[in-house]
Amino acid sequence: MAILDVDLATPPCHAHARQQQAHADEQQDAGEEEDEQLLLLKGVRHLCERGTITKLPARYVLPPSDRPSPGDDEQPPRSSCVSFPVIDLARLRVPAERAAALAELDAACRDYGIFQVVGHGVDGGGGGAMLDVARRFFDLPFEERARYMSADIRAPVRYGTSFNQLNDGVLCWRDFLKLVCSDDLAGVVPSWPDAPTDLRKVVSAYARSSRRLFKELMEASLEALGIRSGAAAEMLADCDAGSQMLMVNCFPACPEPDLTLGMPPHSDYGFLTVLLQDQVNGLEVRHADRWVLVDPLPGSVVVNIGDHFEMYSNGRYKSVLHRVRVNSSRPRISVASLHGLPPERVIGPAPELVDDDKNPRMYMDTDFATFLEYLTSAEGKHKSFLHTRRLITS
Ligand SMILES: O=C(O)CCC(=O)C(=O)O
Ligand SMILES: [Fe+2]
Repeated sequence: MAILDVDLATPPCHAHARQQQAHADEQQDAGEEEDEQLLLLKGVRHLCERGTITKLPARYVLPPSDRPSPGDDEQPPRSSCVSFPVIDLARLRVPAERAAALAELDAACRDYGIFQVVGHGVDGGGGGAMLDVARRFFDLPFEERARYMSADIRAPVRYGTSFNQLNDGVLCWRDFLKLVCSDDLAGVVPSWPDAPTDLRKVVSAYARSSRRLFKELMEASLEALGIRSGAAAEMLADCDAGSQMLMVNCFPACPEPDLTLGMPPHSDYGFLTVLLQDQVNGLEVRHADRWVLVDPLPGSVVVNIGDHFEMYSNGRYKSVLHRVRVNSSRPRISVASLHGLPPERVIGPAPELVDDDKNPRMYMDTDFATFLEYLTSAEGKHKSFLHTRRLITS
């Protein structure tokens, strides 16, 4: 049965040969069902571009227990905002203020797993331009975007939809362009979309400034964690050559936003994620056993702890569970830059942070290949990957 409100072609019925017709109808329904599923995999923007949708297609409807609590129609309710810690990079750079700023950073990573950064220079490195070019990319005709569609989660450039398209039972109201940025940016940029014409230039400038921010925050947090200088220097060299993935997300306006999510509850792979978003809020994090809307300060970028940092810090820093809700009137663009160590690097707790008495080792070692393998057979929601790595489950 067609469950979309947009038109799907339906061949005419004939009055005679009822039984044959019933059979044909069944086949047709099955065909329509298949067409519809194929259509949904072309993404939410494509779906919306085909005609006005007034009802959420069933594939996007979450079971009641997973739905966001009803928000006001335009934006999630402001009452659920918490002001997340603000880290001022300028203070980290002033020797007399560094110790106090490091203590604040350490507390933010432990208590929230997410913070806002000001004085970061990312805007100067092209945050506004990045959001603008992202919006223009999603505005391109579908055929242009579809050139980068791939079901292969390993593809370095990939246009896709939902969260983990391979395994999602319920689809998410989100399309994305994934761009893997290796340390040799010049080597990968030619494989990125060539439209809009300024995309490669703008995105590579943004990717570089986000990587600089990642390194500066890593340097500060390694100091805050008390990592020996030799080991810290090795980690920072790995950050220079580290993995970086840009997820350029588009969340179109949604006809029934309280029934679905733009992204399901998940934590990010890697050490730190630098998140840029436009004027439209939607990110919620799990804090003190409830979902809290992130309402960032103008000009700030949001940074969150990923699974690798939780493992490396032996649980001292928490990778934050987060999700994205959508709304009925305003499309939203966000750009998440996920940073980690080189893909071949094995991640495990830092020796300085493990002792047999008070801080027993909480996680086993892991690597990127194990993660990819995990994703092909699991949805990857919640903190499920991290839990497969836990040695102590209490
Ligand atoms: O859009 C957002 O605010 C968050 C995006 C996100 O969590 C991700 O891309 O992993
Ligand atoms: Fe995320």
